[in-house]
This record gives sequence, structure tokens and C-alpha cells, in this order.
Amino acid sequence: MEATALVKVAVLGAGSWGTALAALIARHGHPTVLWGRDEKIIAAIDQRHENPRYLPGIALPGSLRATTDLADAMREADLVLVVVPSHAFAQSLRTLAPHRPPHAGVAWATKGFEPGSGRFLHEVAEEVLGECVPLAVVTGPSFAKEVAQGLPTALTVHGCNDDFAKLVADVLHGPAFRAYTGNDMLGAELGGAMKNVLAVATGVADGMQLGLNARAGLITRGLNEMLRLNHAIGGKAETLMGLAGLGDLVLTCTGDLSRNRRLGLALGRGQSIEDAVREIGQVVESVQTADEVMRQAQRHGIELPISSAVQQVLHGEITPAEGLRLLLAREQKPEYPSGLFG
Ligand SMILES: NC(=O)C1=CN([C@@H]2O[C@H](COP(=O)(O)OP(=O)(O)OC[C@H]3O[C@@H](n4cnc5c(N)ncnc54)[C@H](OP(=O)(O)O)[C@@H]3O)[C@@H](O)[C@H]2O)C=CC1
Ligand SMILES: O=C(CO)COP(=O)(O)O
Repeated sequence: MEATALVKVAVLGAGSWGTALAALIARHGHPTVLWGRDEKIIAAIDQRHENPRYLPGIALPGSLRATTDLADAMREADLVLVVVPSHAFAQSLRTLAPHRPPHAGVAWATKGFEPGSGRFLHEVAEEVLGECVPLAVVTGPSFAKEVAQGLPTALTVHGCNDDFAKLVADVLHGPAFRAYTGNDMLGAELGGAMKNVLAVATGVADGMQLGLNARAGLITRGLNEMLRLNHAIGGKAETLMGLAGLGDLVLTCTGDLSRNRRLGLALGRGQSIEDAVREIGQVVESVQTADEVMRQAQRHGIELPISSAVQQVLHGEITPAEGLRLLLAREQKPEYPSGLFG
């Protein structure tokens, strides 16, 4: 087997996912520095090898360095991996840009769109960093806690530059971690964003105790919504049938580690969105992503009934029970009126 050369990696964002990915890469022997803005958390990672806020009780590798100094984290980096929430993505890129070594490509594991504009994150990255910087998105079914615990995981890296996507996949790939590659950033980003909205829908249904049939129906019709919007924006269908789409949809719609599913569960049980988000205490991307998915759908003239119901429930415009009634009252029709994307 060909050995991967050592790659110096700067991971930006010390939440659960940034910490888990930094730990994975450091365990693979690559010199890895994790940047975060919270001095206490960063000191604990650097000195005690634990992230007490986001991954309590999980031992991080001693070789993983952590710092609050962005210039220090990025010095001589070959690869920059951005793992901040989508609302902080554009600003984080602007802040990192002056520190990026000229040869270093930029990848991200953020899921969502730019809030307000609905732009895809690779569009934001191209605008902020310029078109010559190699870019890639890391996505797929991957709960941070399980990755940090070393449990087997598969995900995918999509980039417009094959060599860079392969480099990112190589540092992630290891004995318990399979990293695939692809070149469809549109489809990969759409899948990672939309599954969060659909996870709220299945969470709501489970919170209302609507049963396993309802959950399977929502997942399948949710996949259909993903495929139709993906087709309209020019993504590849196979991306959505793989890890970036179906894989992550199934994980997030069924796994209670999902914050988006847990938000749905709470709403379905009658809790308010404010209380639910506060209790979860971590990033819940669907809250903003639902608006941006519907913005994309309107732009392309596509109807997405489940995503639309989630958006309305999240805004308090309808109750979960009203959302259910709306979906069940829809006109009967063929499952595929005009092919897989119709
Ligand atoms: N957790 C998971 O299993 C997975 C998450 N993702 C995606 O990764 C992204 C990050 O999520 P995740 O790590 O889980 O979130 P967490 O809630 O675990 O952590 C959020 C992190 O982002 C930091 N942060 C928040 N706002 C800013 C800002 N304005 N500038 C810089 N840093 C900021 C927080 O810092 P502070 O503590 O100082 O507030 C914290 O370190 C999301 O897009 C998520 O969808 C993707 C796959 C798996
Ligand atoms: O993206 C994830 C798993 O792939 C994490 O999902 P949540 O953000 O819903 O926890």
C-alpha cells in the first residue's frame, strides 16, 4: 500500500466536529493544529487532551496541538480544514485568507448555505479566496462523537481539483475511516444541507409518535425532494444516492445523536423551538438551512412539501399537527410523475 506523505493540517473550529476531525487526522500521524476561539477549551485540548465542552470524556491524541492564535495554527499548513457553523463560514474564510500559505488548499466540513443569500459554501469560498485556490467539501454520515471514539465511518470528499480532493481524503482515510472522493461540490453540499431539514421532519414525526411507517415515508419522500432540487441546480444524481445524500439522510433522520433530529423530536413533543435549541446547546443548522433550501426551491420553481412544512414549523407559522395535516391532505399522484426527478 502506498504510504501517505505527512501533511501539515490546520483545523479551524474546535466544536465537536472540528475536534473529532483534528483528532482523527492527528491519529493518522499528520502534524495537526486545532484553532478555536475559547481559551479554556483550547487549553484543555492542548494540555489535558480533552474537549470538555463538546466531546467530554473522550481522550484526544497527545500529538494534537491546539491554539487560539490563528496565524500560529496556519503557519506552514499544507491543508486548511474549516469546521465552523455555516453562519460563521464566510467571515472565517475572510479572517484566514491573509494567513494561508500560498500552496495550501482549503477544505470544509461545514454543512449548510450562507444564511441570507443562500449561496453554496463553495461559491462563498471561491469569492473570498479566489478561483485558483484548491477547494473541497468533506461530507457524509458521520457523528462527531463516534469518529472521536474511533468507530468505523465512511464519508466523501468532493472537490473541483481531483488532486486536492484526494489529498484531503488521504489524510482522513485510515484503519477505521474510509474517505471516498468525487467532483460534485454542488450535489455534495446540497445533500449535507438538506438532510438536516429532513431530519427535523422525521424527528417531529417520531416526537408525535406517528410510527415507523411515517418515518420511512418521510425519509423516502425527503430523498425525492433532495433529488429534484439537486437535478434543478445541476448536481449529479449519484452524489445524492451515496454518502453525501442517502447515507447522511438515513443517519440524521434515525440517529438520536443528531441535533437536528433532536430538535424535531422536541417540537413534536410540544416543546418551543427556543427551549429545544437552548437545551441542545450546540449548532442546529436546520434552523437557518430550511429558509435557504426553500429560497433555492423558489428560485428553481420546485415544490418541496416536507421541507416547506419544516420551515413553517420552525418559524412557528404552523404547529407540527398542522404540518402533518398539510402533508396528508396533498393531492394523490403518481410516485414519479415524470421520471426520478419529476
Ligand atoms: N457534530 C457533527 O457530528 C457534525 C457536524 N457537522 C457540521 O460541522 C459544522 C460545525 O458543527 P459542530 O462542530 O458540530 O458544532 P458545535 O456546536 O459542536 O461547535 C460549534 C463550534 O463553532 C464555533 N463557532 C461558533 N460561532 C463561531 C464564529 N462566529 N467564529 C468562529 N467559531 C465559531 C464554536 O465556538 P465557541 O465554543 O467558542 O462558541 C464551536 O467551537 C456544522 O456545519 C455542522 O453541521 C458535519 C458533520 C458532523
Ligand atoms: O451532520 C451530521 C452527521 O453526518 C451531524 O448531524 P447533526 O448536525 O444533526 O447533529
